[in-house]
Amino acid sequence: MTCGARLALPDLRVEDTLCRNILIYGNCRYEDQGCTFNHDQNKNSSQSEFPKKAFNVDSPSFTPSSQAQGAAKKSTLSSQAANAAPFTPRGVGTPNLQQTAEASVFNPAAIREFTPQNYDIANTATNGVPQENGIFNDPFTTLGSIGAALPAAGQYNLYASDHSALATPGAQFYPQHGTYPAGPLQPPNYHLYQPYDTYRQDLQPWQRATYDFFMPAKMREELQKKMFATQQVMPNSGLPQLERWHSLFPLDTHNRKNTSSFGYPSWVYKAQNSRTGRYYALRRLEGYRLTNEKAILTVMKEWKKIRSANIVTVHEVFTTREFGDSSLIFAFDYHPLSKTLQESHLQPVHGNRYRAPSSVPENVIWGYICQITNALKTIHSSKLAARCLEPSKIIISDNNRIRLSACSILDVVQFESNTKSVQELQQEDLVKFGKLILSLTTNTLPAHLNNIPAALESLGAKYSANLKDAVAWLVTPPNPGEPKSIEHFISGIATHMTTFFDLALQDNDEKQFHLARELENGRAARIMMKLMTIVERGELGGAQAWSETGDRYQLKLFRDYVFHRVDADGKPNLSIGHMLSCLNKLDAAIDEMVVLTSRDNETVFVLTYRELKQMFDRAFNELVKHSKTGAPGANN
Ligand SMILES: Nc1ncnc2c1ncn2[C@@H]1O[C@H](COP(=O)(O)OP(=O)(O)OP(=O)(O)O)[C@@H](O)[C@H]1O
Repeated sequence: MTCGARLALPDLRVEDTLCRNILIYGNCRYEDQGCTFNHDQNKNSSQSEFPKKAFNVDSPSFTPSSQAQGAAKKSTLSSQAANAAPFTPRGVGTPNLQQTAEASVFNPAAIREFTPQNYDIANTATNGVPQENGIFNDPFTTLGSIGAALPAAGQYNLYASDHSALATPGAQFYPQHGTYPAGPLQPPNYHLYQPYDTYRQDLQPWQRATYDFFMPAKMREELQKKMFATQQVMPNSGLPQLERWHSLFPLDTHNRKNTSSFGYPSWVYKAQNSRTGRYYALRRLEGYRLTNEKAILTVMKEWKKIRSANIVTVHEVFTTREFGDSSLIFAFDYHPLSKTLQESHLQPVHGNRYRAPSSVPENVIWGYICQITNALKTIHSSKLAARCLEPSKIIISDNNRIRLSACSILDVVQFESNTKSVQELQQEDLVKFGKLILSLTTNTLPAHLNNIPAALESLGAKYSANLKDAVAWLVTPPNPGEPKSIEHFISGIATHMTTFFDLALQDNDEKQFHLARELENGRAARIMMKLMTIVERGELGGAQAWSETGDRYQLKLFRDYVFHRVDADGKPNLSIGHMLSCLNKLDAAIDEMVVLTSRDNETVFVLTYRELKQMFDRAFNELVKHSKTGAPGANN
C-alpha cells in the first residue's frame, strides 16, 4: 500500500467509525445488538485523525527519494484525494460521507437516538426558533392546531355532561409532546361564567348583580310586553274560529269602517295557526267577493317570494264566510305591539289638553326614508309595485323600525280592474313615497295634503335642504320618456343610507352582546331545573324519601348552601352572584372545595364541585331511568 493510497482513501469503514451514540451519550445500547460502528473510543481516536493517517511515520512505503517524493507528492494531490469529501460529523449539515456505503446499516428509524420520532424537517425552525426533539413548542403553531382540532359546529354539545365525545374530533386539542405526558383531553372551560364588560364602577352594589348578569331592564320589559301581547286572548270577542285559525284577537284601535285604502272596510286580527302554532296578523277585507281564483294564485306566487326586513311577509290568502259575509283574508307575519305611522305621528295627543302632534325629528325621517327605499328596492327589482304606501299601512315597531304592512292586497283586489302597467305603478310608488314623507314632515294626513308645492316650501323652515330636495324629487312626476327609478333615488341619498346602515350594525352588535349574556343564563336555568327535579322528591322506584338518602342528601344541602344562605345575624343572603357562581361551578365540575353543613349543624361535608357533579349526574340519570319517556334534552 502506498502513502498516496493511504492519503486518498482515509479509513472510513463502518467498523472504524466511532458510533455517534458513544459520541453523544457515552454508550450505545445497540452495541451488542448488531450496531456495526466502532464503540472503542481509543481505537477511533488513533485512527480517525485524518492528518495523522496522511503523514503516518509508520508508513512502510515512505521513501525519501526524489522520484518517491514526487510520487508521494503526486499521491498527496491525487484526484481521489481532491474529490474526497471532508469528514464532517452528521448534524452540522453537510452530507454524510458514508451515506451510500452505510445507508442500510445506519438506519435512523432503527436507532432512535439519532432521529427523534415525529421529527419533521418542515418544523425544525418555526418562527425562527428550532424545535429540538419536540421540546420547544411554538405557541403560534399550537393555536393553529387548536382551531383545526375543535369539532365542527353541531358535532359537539358543550352542555352535555359527558365530554368523552370530544375524544375523537378533539384528539389533537392539546398536541402531544415527546417531553410532556399527554394530559386528559378536555375542552376549554366554557362553563365558567365570564361576563364581557367591566364598566360598572358607577353602579350601586345592589344594581350590579342585575347589570352584570341580565339584559337591560328596558329591553327585558319591551320583550315581555311583546310576549304578553302575543299571548293575549279575548274569550268573549264573538269572533269566529276559522278553518285553520283560532283565538282571533282584534288589533284595530277604532271601529270606523274605512274604505279609503282598499275600497273595502278592513280589519286586522291576531290569530294562531292551528297547524304550526305560530301567530299571524290576519287582515280581513269585509264584503269582498272573489270572482277570479287566478287572482290569488297569480299574485301570491310573486309576493310569497318577497323577503325584506322592511316588508311584512304575506303567507297566504283565502276567502271565508265565517264572519257572516264573504271576506277575503290575508295572513301576514305578526309583529306584536306595532303601531301605524299614522297612529304614532299623525294623531293629536290627548292628555289633559289637546295637543297637535309634535314634528318628527329629521334623523327619524331619514331612517324612515332609508327603510322605505330598501323595501321599494326589493319590490321593484322583483317587477312588482308596493301600491299601498300610506301612513296607516306602514307599521312601526321598536327603535323606529318600519315595515310596509299591506303589500299584495291591491294586486289581488284590483286583479281584473287594474289597467296600469307595473312600470306605471312603480312610478306612482315613488310619488306616493314623496307624499308620505311630506305628510309626516308637515304633520298632515295624506287626505288633507292638497297643496303640495306649499307643503314642500314649508319644509325648509324645519328640515334641511337635502331632505327637501329628496322629497321634491320624489313628488315630481317623471318627464315623459324619462322614468325615474328607486336606484336613482338611492344614489342621491347614499350618505344617509350608509349612516343608517352603520346604526343598524351597531344595534346588531349590542343585541349580540346581550344575547351572549342570556346564553349563560339559559345554562343556569337548565342546571337549576335539573337540581329541582332531584331535591325534595318523595318516593322513587319504591325507595321512600329517595331525595333524603345517599348522594341526594348532599345535593339537598348544596341547594341550601346556594339558595338558603344566611349571614351571621341569620338574615337571608340574596346575592345573585353567589347563586350563579355556585351553579356554574357545579356545571363546570371544578375541583374547588365546598363545605356543606346540615341544618342542625351536626354534620359537615367537605367535597369538591366535581364530586357534587358526579352525585348530581347519578341522581338525575336515575330519575331519567325511572321516567316513562326519558327526559327530552335531559343531557343538554
Ligand atoms: N302585521 C301586523 N302585525 C301586528 N300588528 C299589525 C300588523 N298589521 C297591522 N297591525 C296593527 O293593526 C292595527 C290596525 O291596522 P290598520 O291597517 O287597519 O290601521 P287603521 O289605522 O285601522 O287603518 P284603517 O283606518 O284603514 O282601517 C294597527 O294598530 C296596526 O299597528
